[in-house]
Amino acid sequence: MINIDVAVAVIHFGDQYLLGFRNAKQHQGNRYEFVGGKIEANETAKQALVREVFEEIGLDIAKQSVINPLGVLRHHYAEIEVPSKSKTVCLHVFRVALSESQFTEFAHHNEGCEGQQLQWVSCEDLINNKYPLPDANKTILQWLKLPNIIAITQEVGAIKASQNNTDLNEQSKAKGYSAHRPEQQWLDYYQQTLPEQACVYIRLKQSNLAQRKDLVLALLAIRPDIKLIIDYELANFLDSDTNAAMADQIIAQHLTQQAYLDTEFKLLSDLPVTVSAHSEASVLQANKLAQYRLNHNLSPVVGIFISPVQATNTHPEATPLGWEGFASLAQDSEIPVIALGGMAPANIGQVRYYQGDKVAGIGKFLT
Ligand SMILES: Nc1nc2c([nH]c(=O)n2[C@@H]2O[C@H](COP(=O)(O)OP(=O)(O)OP(=O)(O)O)[C@@H](O)[C@H]2O)c(=O)[nH]1
Repeated sequence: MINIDVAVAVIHFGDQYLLGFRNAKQHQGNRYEFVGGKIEANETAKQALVREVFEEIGLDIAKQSVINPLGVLRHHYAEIEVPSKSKTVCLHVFRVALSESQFTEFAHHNEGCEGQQLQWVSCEDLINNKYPLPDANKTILQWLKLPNIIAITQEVGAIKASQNNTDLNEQSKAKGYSAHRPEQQWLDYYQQTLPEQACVYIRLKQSNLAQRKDLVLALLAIRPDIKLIIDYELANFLDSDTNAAMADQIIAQHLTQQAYLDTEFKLLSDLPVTVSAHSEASVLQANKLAQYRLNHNLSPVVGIFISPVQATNTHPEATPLGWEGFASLAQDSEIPVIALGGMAPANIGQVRYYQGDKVAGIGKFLT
């Protein structure tokens, strides 16, 4: 059996992603691919990445580009006819964001150094599977599907009446909520303050399942543009009970650190998974969960919230990791890392510099 480590470069400039085309004779041939190749002995994954990109397309990403890890995934390619050719690849996947000048210089290239076809494609087409890729890449596409900016809700009781515009939404009123109920205030507040097309993690630890269900369905009804991450218990509860349009808006189920240390990975809903972690032990446990789900063909773990990066008003008791502490946990993660704690959307550049990939937060993520 063959085992190989491969460095994979998800090269992009904004919404445009670069794909190569594997020739028919190659493993997983006649499919598109991200630029990359085998990691040689005595080389780190990142060194191999820089070398492979230069060899394959002549671009020096050590200069100007921002490189951050997305994740690591192991995939077994079984060759039924010639079992000795079966191989397990371990893909070390990096996001490579080109600078504007690199993109301007490179955008017109449609052929790589080895004569392979190159093509820029939109993120939407890529994640919607318009370009056939090697089988292992389906998880990378799921990683990319999770938005880069994620808002997190506050508890119902934390939304004060004074924060609200008292103009009640007619649809919410029809649901029977009165203007004075905290649930209605919560709904009004998020109806008005969530940015358009926002991705929102509904964190409601103090509401019971029935209350969470009512709030999520009411929010989806008044904000059909948003996408939600909900807790895994609610995901199971809603699975059989949600109409298709609303189900499309729910993109992931979340497991807290405590839940995945305890539950031995039992998840009923087949939604992709996000997790939270605050320590090295939980990052390593999350990696195990991610690999377990890959091995068993279960929906993948697509993001890990690592917190608190900095001090926050919402969790004054927690000791912040600081950027270096965050980077050290992020380096251990085999799942795209979401920075949380004292963050604003504008911190995304800094997050990527410190090995994370996405950014999440509460107050500064609202309009
Ligand atoms: N470059 C690249 N390889 C990938 C991707 N996804 C994926 O599963 N792989 C696998 O990772 C391995 C990459 O090896 P490679 O490109 O260096 O080598 P190869 O098998 O194509 O040919 P070679 O042995 O002649 O170099 C292949 O088995 C390929 O199927 C991807 O997006 N990009």
